[in-house]
Amino acid sequence: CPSPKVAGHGCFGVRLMLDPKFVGEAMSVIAANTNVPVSVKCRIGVDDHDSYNELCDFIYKVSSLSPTRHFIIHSRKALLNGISPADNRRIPPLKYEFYYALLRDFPDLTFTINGGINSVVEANAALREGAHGVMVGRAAYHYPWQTLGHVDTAIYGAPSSGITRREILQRYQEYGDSVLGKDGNNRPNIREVAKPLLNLFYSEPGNGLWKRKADSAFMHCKTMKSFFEETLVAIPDSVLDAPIAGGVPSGREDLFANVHDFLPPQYQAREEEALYA
Ligand SMILES: Cc1cc2nc3c(=O)[nH]c(=O)nc-3n(C[C@H](O)[C@H](O)[C@H](O)COP(=O)(O)O)c2cc1C
Repeated sequence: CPSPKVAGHGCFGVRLMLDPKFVGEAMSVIAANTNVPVSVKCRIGVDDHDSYNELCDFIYKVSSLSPTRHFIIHSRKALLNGISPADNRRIPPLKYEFYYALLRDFPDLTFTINGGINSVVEANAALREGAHGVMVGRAAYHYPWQTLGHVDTAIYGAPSSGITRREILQRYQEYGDSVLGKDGNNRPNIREVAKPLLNLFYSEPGNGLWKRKADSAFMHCKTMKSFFEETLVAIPDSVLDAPIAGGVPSGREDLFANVHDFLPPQYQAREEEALYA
């Protein structure tokens, strides 16, 4: 995270990439205190520490010092010069060739690609070039129905489930009501539990009214059931009961075209780095 609130404090967020030894040691402690596999999400560099070799040194040290075997690579560097977090997700250019070079140079590790991948078409394009996995951030959040609705069929080859948003919300209601207030002090609250749903009707009739109703329902609703009773009247039945549209949405099929022609030179761990092995 490049946010000044986080990285600005000097020892959190993306600034940690400048101290791979510390990250390796921290990951070691984290891994020793959990039963699940641990992973690191990082950028490809920070400010002018943006060479492919420096990225490799980071991966090499962290994976040598800790059991971390999985890295999620947001394939642009971060700028710590005070630009907003949103600009930091837009301005530094994406360098997918660094990601694909990591697959070549660290064959024993797992890498998930992230950054600027906006549809299942583009996720499949990344997988075709050899990506181990794909993380989609903003597209999934801003257009969940359009982006995620096609994942099972287009990525995993499952038959279309024909599920509707009404059915999804019924299941979400059960889940939401089972977690509300569980952490104590009324947390998570309705707003926190319902937030991931707010873009579910993006570009559909009733979307604006549903969001306004949601804003006012956050003030007093105590259950997801009452939240939905109060807000879903904004959405026509034809929208609530429509299954995901058949065709896969468009995307840039050629997003990773020729990426393998532009890979940086192979990584050679320097002697100093080799000490970590
Ligand atoms: C509102 C928002 C909050 C985010 N918070 C985090 C976070 O806490 N940790 C993290 O690693 N990335 C965070 N990200 C970054 C995303 O995980 C992702 O790396 C980034 O958006 C690029 O992927 P995309 O182009 O698919 O969105 C956040 C992104 C957004 C838009």
